[in-house]
Amino acid sequence: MNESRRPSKSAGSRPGDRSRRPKRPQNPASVGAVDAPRSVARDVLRAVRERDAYANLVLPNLLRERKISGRDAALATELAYGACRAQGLLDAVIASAAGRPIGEIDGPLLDVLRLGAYQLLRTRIGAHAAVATSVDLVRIEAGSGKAGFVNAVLRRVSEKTAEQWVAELAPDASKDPVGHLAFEFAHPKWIAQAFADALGPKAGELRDVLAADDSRPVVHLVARPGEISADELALITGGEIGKYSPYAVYLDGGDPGRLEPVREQLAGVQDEGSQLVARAFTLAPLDGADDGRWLDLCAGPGGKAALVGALAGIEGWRLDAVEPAEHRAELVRKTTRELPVDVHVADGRESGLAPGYDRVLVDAPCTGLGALRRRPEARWRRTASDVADLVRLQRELLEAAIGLVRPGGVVLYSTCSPHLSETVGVVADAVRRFGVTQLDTRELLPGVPDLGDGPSVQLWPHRHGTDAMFMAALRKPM
Ligand SMILES: C[S@@+](CC[C@H](N)C(=O)[O-])C[C@H]1O[C@@H](n2cnc3c(N)ncnc32)[C@H](O)[C@@H]1O
Repeated sequence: MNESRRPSKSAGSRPGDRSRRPKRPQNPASVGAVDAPRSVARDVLRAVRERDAYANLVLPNLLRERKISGRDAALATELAYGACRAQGLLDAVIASAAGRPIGEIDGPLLDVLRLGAYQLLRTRIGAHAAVATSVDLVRIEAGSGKAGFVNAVLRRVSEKTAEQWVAELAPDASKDPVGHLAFEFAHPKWIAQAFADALGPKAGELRDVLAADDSRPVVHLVARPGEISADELALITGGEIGKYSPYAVYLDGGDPGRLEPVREQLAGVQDEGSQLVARAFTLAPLDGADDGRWLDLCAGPGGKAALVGALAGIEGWRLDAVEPAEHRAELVRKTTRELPVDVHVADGRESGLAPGYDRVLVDAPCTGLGALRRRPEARWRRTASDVADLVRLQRELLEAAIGLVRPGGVVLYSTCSPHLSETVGVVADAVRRFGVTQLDTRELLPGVPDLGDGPSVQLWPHRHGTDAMFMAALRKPM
């Protein structure tokens, strides 16, 4: 197909749409300057594909290096993260349009095809701009032949709307409703099934969860207690006060790392669900007095340790924080600088710490299925076979925590995954094996609606606007 032919369809324009700019020169050296946002997005997709990079670590560095800000940075972010999130759906459409399996398409071309298909199917960027800019990216790097292939495939993609592609390629909704929704909202089916299982009788909400999980998340800030209030933080940042955590502020966009309260560690970036976990940990009723011996057994990178440490500091107490990975322990040290937190580099299963803690937090390593909104590429990396090993580790960590807490003390077990094996399965095992009592965890989240039948709590993005955090408070018998 002749690469100079352009699709005529135009789906309107939006900020960042380059379709009305003069035709760019074809000098390779100038591409960064001409279409910087798309080349950044392409480079993020490439880093994710080639070296298993995390998109949310690569992108900010590229934006800084290439001095891209404002609307261009917003466009690069939307394209890079969006194409990562939607990868499964985009690949099915690209394979159909190309008439060959994805595995037979060169990696660098696939990156650009994903970027182009994302613009065509999931943004209001005009088809002409989406295709032309993709073709340019390939022509400059790989020559006209390959650019012609990309042009042909994207033109075919542009011939149907996203809804039409879903109708054509998704599993039949009447025979496989979960598979259909998973395809439509670009989730692997096993993850959609895990959400449906966790919703249980409310599985009818699956469409809403997947839709919420598939959209751009609001940035949540935490106002560090004793340093700044949520009111003050909202005033300084122009954000909105959070609904449920007394420390939460919502931001609509921008780079929170540039905000002064964040740079000065008066505030941090933390999902409101995680804030609620940290708060529930401090609120759980003990049998007997609280002497302020608190432990965070899985602390890295330190988000909850910072909030708990700030609350402990107000009472004059200290927090021990355990993390086995040295580089993550270093992050905990940085995040909790100037707070009464002692960091220990150790495996939580054999920490060597003396038992007798009043409270132990086990914010366990998990599949992270509840935080996929904030980790764009994660849903396509995780596999169902990851679950069993993680569950084993979670059980062992919970067992160690129960060994470290004093009789009458509380262990708060949490995951950023709603997968039943990682949540109620691990808790039921501990109740059976160690005789701990489950407290009604809903009471530790005052003012938060829709918490189900208890005693554990499962938060959801579509209900609470938070990550799908799970938590269960367990008291050790006296
Ligand atoms: C879900 S993250 C914790 C997040 C953290 N609480 C926060 O709010 O920032 C789980 C952490 O557990 C750590 N981890 C993995 N294996 C561990 C083990 N055997 N003992 C203790 N921590 C472990 C991981 O390195 C990771 O930093």
